Amino acid sequence: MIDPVVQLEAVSVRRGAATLVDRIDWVVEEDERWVVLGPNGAGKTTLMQIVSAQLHPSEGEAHVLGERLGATDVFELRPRIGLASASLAERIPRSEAVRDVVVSASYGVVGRWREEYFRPDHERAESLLNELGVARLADRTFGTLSEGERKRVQIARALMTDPELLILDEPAAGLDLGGREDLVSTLSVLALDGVAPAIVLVSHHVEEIPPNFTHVLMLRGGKVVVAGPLEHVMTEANLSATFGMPLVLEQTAGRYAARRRLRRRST
Ligand SMILES: Nc1ncnc2c1ncn2[C@@H]1O[C@H](COP(=O)(O)OP(=O)(O)OP(=O)(O)O)[C@@H](O)[C@H]1O
Repeated sequence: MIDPVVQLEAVSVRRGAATLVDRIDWVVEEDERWVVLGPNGAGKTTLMQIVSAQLHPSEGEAHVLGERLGATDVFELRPRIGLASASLAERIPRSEAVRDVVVSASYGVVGRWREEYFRPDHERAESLLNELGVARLADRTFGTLSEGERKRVQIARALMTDPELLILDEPAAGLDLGGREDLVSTLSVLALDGVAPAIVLVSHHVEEIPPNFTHVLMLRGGKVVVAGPLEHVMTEANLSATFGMPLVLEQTAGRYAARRRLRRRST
């Protein structure tokens, strides 16, 4: 039997008196594409730090790609995980050429550290930039790109090592409507790709859920509100409980939209 990609059992993260992540159970299988939804401060980024092997749980057991955190060499595990997040993006030097931002992932570094990379690495970087629709930017510096272009380059970088798990922490943050829609359709195509890794996408907005994603984990106050297949658990009641207000949820052509439920005025 194949190990799940992620298997968390009663995982908690505590900092002093604060509980950031509270007894989370979660299983992600190889062919699944998950969205992690929740309001600000719900614990989404903390949870992603665990599943990207950047952070050990304070309590509970976390297995990622069959390895138990705390009992494995994270430096061997991390290259098997593709991560795109705001904190990683901040560490990319603005003067770095786009092709090097992508290619340096295969060496597990941010920022160029060799004069020469190998040709197959460059070929892979170019083909990923092409797949993400930004091949024309390969010779530009990262600092000159728009926010949407940077997001695409980061996803190409996250895919560079051919990871077994791809984690995208708020990839649509800061994008305009066109940029968001472009990204949603790119991720929707990636979700259907039979050789793509398991994907976990963090978001605050149901509008950002790409068609063809399969599962959702809803978080609030560090706890799981609900987790399961989108078609079963993506309900008004679950979403309202997650965001702490009555919401109306609509679904059209594989896309979701949500807004506050207005109270009827009594006459
Ligand atoms: N070192 C710390 N000590 C105490 N609380 C912390 C610490 N680090 C983070 N927190 C708190 O933990 C909670 C979860 O943070 P986290 O960044 O995981 O949430 P998030 O769901 O990603 O939020 P956002 O959507 O705003 O990015 C927040 O309330 C945050 O203030």
